[in-house]
Amino acid sequence: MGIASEVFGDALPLAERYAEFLADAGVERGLIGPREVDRLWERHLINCAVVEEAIPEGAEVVDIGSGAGLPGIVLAIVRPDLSITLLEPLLRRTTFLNEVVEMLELENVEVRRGRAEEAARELSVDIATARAVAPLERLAKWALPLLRPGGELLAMKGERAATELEEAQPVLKRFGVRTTELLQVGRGKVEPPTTLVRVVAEREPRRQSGRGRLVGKGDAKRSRKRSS
Ligand SMILES: C[S@@+](CC[C@H](N)C(=O)[O-])C[C@H]1O[C@@H](n2cnc3c(N)ncnc32)[C@H](O)[C@@H]1O
Repeated sequence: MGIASEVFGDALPLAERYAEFLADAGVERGLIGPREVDRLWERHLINCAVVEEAIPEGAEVVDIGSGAGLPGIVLAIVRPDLSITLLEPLLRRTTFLNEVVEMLELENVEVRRGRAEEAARELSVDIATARAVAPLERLAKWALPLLRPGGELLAMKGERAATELEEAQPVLKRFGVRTTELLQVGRGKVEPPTTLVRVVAEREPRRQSGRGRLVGKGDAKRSRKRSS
């Protein structure tokens, strides 16, 4: 438990209660496999907590496809300065998430039931996180519209990170993305370190012609005017 107390610090008791709830209700309700219980800390809690290394102070974060709260709940525990929205379409899972938020009295978390591809009108955040939700190509399509200009998608990916980044190039190009990076967080805390694909949303969406053109707010107003 040495690394866990190093990673969670004063928040370790909260992380322990969350781990117990995952091992108990999480397994019972099929949100986490029974075989995961023995490796909850290393493979889930610590692996997710170290993502905080890549998140700036006070950021607004959406965790896409949060499931049982990974990495969103863990980030909320380890970084009370963050405001975190857990975005999850399945009622069974949002119910679980709401119970966790209440049990741990997390004041920096909002649970929202919905699909990422339908959330762009309601959400505009600094950071989008996701673990085990969709290939980067699809994830980028969902996440980029949820980000403020200059915001970042931090996708937790394993060995296929570089391949997924390569495969996502056409989509990233369509969104005018110029900055991407593979980074490792949690060195010396978790083995192997957690691999993140970082995708930065452009400050000014570049206008594109033809199919898939990005429409800025001004464009939407103009086209509404034209049709009235
Ligand atoms: C394999 S689980 C991973 C859950 C959690 N992130 C983790 O690592 O344990 C994938 C999650 O993505 C959610 N999901 C699927 N499609 C989604 C979408 N379009 N928008 C947001 N979440 C979605 C699912 O309901 C599910 O909870």
